[in-house]
Amino acid sequence: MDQAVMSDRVIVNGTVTPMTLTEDGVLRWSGGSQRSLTLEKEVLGFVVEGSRIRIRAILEGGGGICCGGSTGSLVRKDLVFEPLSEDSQRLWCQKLREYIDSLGRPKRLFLFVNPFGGKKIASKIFLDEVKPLLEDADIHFTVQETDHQLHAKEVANRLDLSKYDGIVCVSGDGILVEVVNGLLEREDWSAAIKTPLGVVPAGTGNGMAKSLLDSVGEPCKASNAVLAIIRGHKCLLDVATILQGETRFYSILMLAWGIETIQPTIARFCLVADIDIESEKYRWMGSARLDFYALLRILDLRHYNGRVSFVPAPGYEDYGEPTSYSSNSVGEQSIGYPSQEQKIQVRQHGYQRPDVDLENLAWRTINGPFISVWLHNVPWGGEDTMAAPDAKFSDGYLDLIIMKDSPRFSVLAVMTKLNSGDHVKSPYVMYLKVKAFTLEPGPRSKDRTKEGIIDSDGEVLARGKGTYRCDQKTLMTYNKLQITVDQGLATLFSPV
Ligand SMILES: Nc1ncnc2c1ncn2[C@@H]1O[C@H](COP(=O)(O)OP(=O)(O)OP(=O)(O)O)[C@@H](O)[C@H]1O
Repeated sequence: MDQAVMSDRVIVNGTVTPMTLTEDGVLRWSGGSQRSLTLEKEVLGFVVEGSRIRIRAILEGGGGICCGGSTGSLVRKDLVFEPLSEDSQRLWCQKLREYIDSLGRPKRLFLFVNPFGGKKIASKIFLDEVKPLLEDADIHFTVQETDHQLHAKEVANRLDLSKYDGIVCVSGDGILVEVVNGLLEREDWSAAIKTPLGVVPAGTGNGMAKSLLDSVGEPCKASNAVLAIIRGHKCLLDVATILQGETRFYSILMLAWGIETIQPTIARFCLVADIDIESEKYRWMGSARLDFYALLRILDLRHYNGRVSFVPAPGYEDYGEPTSYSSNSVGEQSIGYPSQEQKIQVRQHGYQRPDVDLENLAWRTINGPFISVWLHNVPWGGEDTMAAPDAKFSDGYLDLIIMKDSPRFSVLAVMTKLNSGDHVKSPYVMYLKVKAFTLEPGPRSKDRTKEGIIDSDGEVLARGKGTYRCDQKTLMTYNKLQITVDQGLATLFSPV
């Protein structure tokens, strides 16, 4: 057993018992049977109550000493013990504090809460599940409710980051993406983007929270996410720069073009507006409407002309045909040059894009028609959609999932496997990793007057002709886009 840092007799539940804190951070005592708490994993914090010390812990599963409310698969528990003298109490407090402080946990957090995300319960989640745990962990926090679109981006862009050890989004993925974009548009972006970012699932699309928690086999629940943030472990996250002309969007989750609607979860990421509106006439069916419409859409599958080019990761060089990088593709004079309106957004400051010599890379290309083209940075696109089972947070690559022409039943079969990630095993699905990527979206192959929609991180990035709300302004146009990846540019609070 590790050496004792502190050992003394204390009173637990009215019984005098030996208690020991060992240098590996395990607190042991006996009270009938031997009990223990691992400070790093299970202890949120502690408080002095008169002659007693109350240790606030959170454990997996049930049972225990004296329970607070259950938080999903995690259960709040307190251990209350009474040292036999004031000196002993002071020493216990000192040793516990020293150990907890050595863990590098955040002490001050800035929180965004989006009251309008998802089922509009983020404020309740904050009050019921986030606030109590942060208070137990003695973390000081400042809360900002978002009151309009891009509010989180604006705040992240000017926040005094020296006051915080991290930024936490109690929201869906949308607010987290806004924060990343806000940080990268700062003058001090290279320091700002190192700020650890946390996400507590409270939106419709909780792909990042699901990806983080699922990677360690934990459920995508608010309490698990908060605990990961409190523990303060971090991991790096690749950031993709989507570039068209001089317009940029920094993506941390995914880009989707093509198939719109097969599952409501997919619909959310691709063309939610489209399916909602186009399925309106089936409203009498209730919630089955979206699935029914999705089925109809499989029977009348849309194919899009176009072309994708990419720099494959090592081991994926067999996909596509060799091509060279065309430099006029996404810059001045390009087919993707932004409108006058978009030029206003051109920035001279902030992060630009990854420093890669694209022309000297080995590009390959695949021509359409396509049913769908997805690019994913993390495995889960939403809580039910494991779009890219092999995606890694910071491998420096994006996972490319392409579906070209395939029998309708195969498309249906592929889509029903999205929950497990088994769709990538279908012979009709190409699944590879890429370092850089260009998309040249075209019209539908059967109706050239109609184009598609390009979506990134849950927001519509570009709407083509003939799509729902095609007159609405989007950040980019339905033209060529270039995507490059910066390995491990951002930092996330992670469960391990
Ligand atoms: N007060 C507000 N009113 C309207 N929109 C808002 C408000 N605050 C934030 N938003 C916008 O809500 C969007 C979605 O936010 P969030 O990340 O919480 O959820 P999501 O899962 O991505 O999407 P969904 O809205 O489908 O739940 C963001 O793009 C953000 O700009």
